[in-house]
Amino acid sequence: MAANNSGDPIQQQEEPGEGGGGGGPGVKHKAEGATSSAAQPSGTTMLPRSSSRPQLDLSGAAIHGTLEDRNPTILLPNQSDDISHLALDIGGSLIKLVYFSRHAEHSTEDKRKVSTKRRLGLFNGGRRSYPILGGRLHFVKFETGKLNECLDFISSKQLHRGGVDSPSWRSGAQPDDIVIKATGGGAYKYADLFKERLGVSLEKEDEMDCLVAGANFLLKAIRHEAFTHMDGQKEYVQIDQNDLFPFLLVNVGSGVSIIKVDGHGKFQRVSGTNVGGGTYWGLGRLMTQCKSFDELLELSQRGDNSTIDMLVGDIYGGLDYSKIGLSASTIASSFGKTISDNKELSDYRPEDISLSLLRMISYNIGQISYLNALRYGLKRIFFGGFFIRGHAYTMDTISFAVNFWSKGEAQAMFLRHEGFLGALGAFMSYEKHGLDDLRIHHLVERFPMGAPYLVQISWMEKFVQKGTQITAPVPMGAPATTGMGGFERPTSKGEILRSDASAALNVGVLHLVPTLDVFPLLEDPKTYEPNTIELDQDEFKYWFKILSDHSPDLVDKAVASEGGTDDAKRRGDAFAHAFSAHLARLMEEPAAYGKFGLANLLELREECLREFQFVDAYISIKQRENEASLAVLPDLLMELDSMNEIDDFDGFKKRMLTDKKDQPYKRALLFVDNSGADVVLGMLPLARELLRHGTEVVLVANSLPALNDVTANELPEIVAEASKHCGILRKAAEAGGLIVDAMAGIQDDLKDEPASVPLMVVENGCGSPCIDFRQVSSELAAAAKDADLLILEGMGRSLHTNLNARFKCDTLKLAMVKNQRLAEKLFNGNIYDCICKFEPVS
Ligand SMILES: Nc1ncnc2c1ncn2[C@@H]1O[C@H](COP(=O)(O)OP(=O)(O)O)[C@@H](O)[C@H]1O
Ligand SMILES: CC(C)(COP(=O)(O)O)[C@@H](O)C(=O)NCCC(=O)O
Ligand SMILES: [Mn+2]
Repeated sequence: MAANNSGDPIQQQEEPGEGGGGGGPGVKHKAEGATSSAAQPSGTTMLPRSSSRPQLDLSGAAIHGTLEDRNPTILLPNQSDDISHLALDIGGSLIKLVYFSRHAEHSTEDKRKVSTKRRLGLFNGGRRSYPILGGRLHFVKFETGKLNECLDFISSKQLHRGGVDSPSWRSGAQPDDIVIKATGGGAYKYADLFKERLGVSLEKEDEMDCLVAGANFLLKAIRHEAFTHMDGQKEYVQIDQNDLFPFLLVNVGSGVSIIKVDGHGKFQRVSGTNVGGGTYWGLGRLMTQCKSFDELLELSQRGDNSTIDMLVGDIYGGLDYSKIGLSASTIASSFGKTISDNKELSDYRPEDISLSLLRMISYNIGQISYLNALRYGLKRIFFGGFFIRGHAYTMDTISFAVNFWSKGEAQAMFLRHEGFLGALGAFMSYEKHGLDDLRIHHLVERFPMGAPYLVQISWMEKFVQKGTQITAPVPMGAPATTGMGGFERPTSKGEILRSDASAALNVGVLHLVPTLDVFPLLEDPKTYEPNTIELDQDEFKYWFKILSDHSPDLVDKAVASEGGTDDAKRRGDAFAHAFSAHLARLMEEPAAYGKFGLANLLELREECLREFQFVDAYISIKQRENEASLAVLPDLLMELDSMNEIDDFDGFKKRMLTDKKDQPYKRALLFVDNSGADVVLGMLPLARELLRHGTEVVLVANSLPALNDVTANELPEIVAEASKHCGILRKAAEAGGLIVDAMAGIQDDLKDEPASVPLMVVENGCGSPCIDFRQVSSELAAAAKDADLLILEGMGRSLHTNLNARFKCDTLKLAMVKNQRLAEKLFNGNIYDCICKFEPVS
């Protein structure tokens, strides 16, 4: 009875089958009567609290657990789910905003969940048990010169009052006492303006403190935050937390701060330079008449600096100065050539000026950074600040300088949230939001598009426009520059500078999902990699085509799932734009969003659907297939019962039926896949066999819909229906608390049968066709503790991801390979071959 995938809507060769990546569901908390009062009732434990607003409602707060616990759970029973925090970094050039929003959904704890949680020892009486709030961290920036736009944005989203849904907003509270954390010089300079325009006070946080806190947080909590960039190649670096300090942090904003970081809150600003981002942008603007920073940067990409810079060869008559290791093409003196020419500024190409400037400043920063690293014996230098702007050539130039001067001893690294260090640090300084308790597995990064426009009525129209802009990026050739020997030319080729609108795509929204856990049965979480095949450019091209080709069909389904209304059609269009913009972005640079595998790509598609409010595109297809399959289930069960044994899975069969026939598995986790025949005629009969052998069965299903995958919410009803045809399933489902209400009214003709082992359902924490075992629901993590058999079924969970994953217990991986290329690549096989991998632990 191998995995039956016939219910999958994606059956042809040129289709993705299942895929996706670990992802988190919305955090589900009960919305409890929120009050805006923050009074501490006597007798409750006092918590440190910020005087700043928006605040968490701490009334009734209590430490949950023993006082000896290092990180005791904090219950905030009266906290509304909608709270937001906002923090600002108002720099010389840009204002950076970081704000937090709660997930909108308020889920109820259904009977299935309550009974499963009780069984798994997770039940807590319906009270929130997480020390941190689930929600999202958003990153936005504005030009400091356009402060008004920033104030309008804050005001339109009511961020200073804790979001439009916050209690203070609803109760019409005056914002007089609202305090927002802010860092950067503008926290001082613009304090009055904020008071005047928004009625809020800015609570100043030290800029260096914030930069360090932000960098430390990112390096601790985000999986692919840091990367190297050499010769056009970006490589993500996984930082070992035990081997992070000391490092040099170089923040290249308007000016440059150079900080030696020794630990959390332990640092010293060792140097700085006034030649920084403001210098490049300021001088560049004066000399080229550019209207924006991006325009200036884009010019540099077509520049040739040898018309402006004086090279060693210019001085030495075309010769190298080899005695001191300088080749003829090394820049001897930036802008030096302009002294001897009898030319005016207008005689030089703006492109060449921009490139000369960029190289001059980047090399200078690289060199000063290196000298400071040398001074303190530091090997790692992290560069932040918006001067970097994710620009390959800038990073290559800085890396080259560090590498050249240190003779390879020191390494330049860059941060994906480069310009947001200070703002994040200011955000961290709210005393109790629990952010510092976050671990890597609590954070899921998503790349929504259109989110900034959600507040606007016409956001969709704007989005469609923007989407088109983003998909038509400005191509860039490699600059023909000079500088062999001393400074060899950095080689970022084919680089594209995206408009600022799409630059926002480089940093996603961070979803904080405190219910996520590492799957406890992973053999080695440190080396675990969910993706089976790396998505290099070639592989990406293939999947790009498949996903693009499938997109119209998916849009049709999604629109139909929402009744085909005009609104659904508009959202369908917007989804198609957004998704193709993401694909186009990834096509240029597969590593644009961090290390990205097929699982992430497929999950991105699901996320994109959700972004445009398509809750479950396959809902009616799933229902139809479930019904059709349930109708033939009795015949199948009869046929199976007339057979001697389940058909052969070789090793598995041997384990089940021969070697340890008398020692059944204690608990099996069955990771189910598609609705319809797959789950009804495949996995349920398999579950039934296991139950018959005395094995507890936990069906593990998606938390959120993805393609036609069955969800944990849908399963109890399917199981209840199937149970009508089968006593084993019924007894087990009753024992597992799965059918209480659903079965009411059906006469009990099985009273005399022996008590059954339970059949349960848990959600996996994902909304994707794949699974990343580093981030699963706490419910699944709890169920895993007593499990001694895992069954991963379907392409997404056992092929695209986890084919090579090793677990601490016996594992069976089942899938039909519904893709010719994959079948050839992985097994030298053919489309529709089935795989059955049994991996017993020795
Ligand atoms: N859209 C932009 N507008 C202005 N400057 C930008 C932009 N994008 C990148 N930059 C560069 O980033 C620098 C500002 O970096 P940032 O880290 O925000 O510093 P600051 O805190 O001083 O504003 C600018 O001086 C400029 O070199
Ligand atoms: C004064 C600053 C800390 C302000 O930060 P910024 O707005 O540039 O991010 C920074 O510009 C700086 O460190 N300038 C360099 C001054 C020096 O050490 O020479
Ligand atoms: Mn700054």
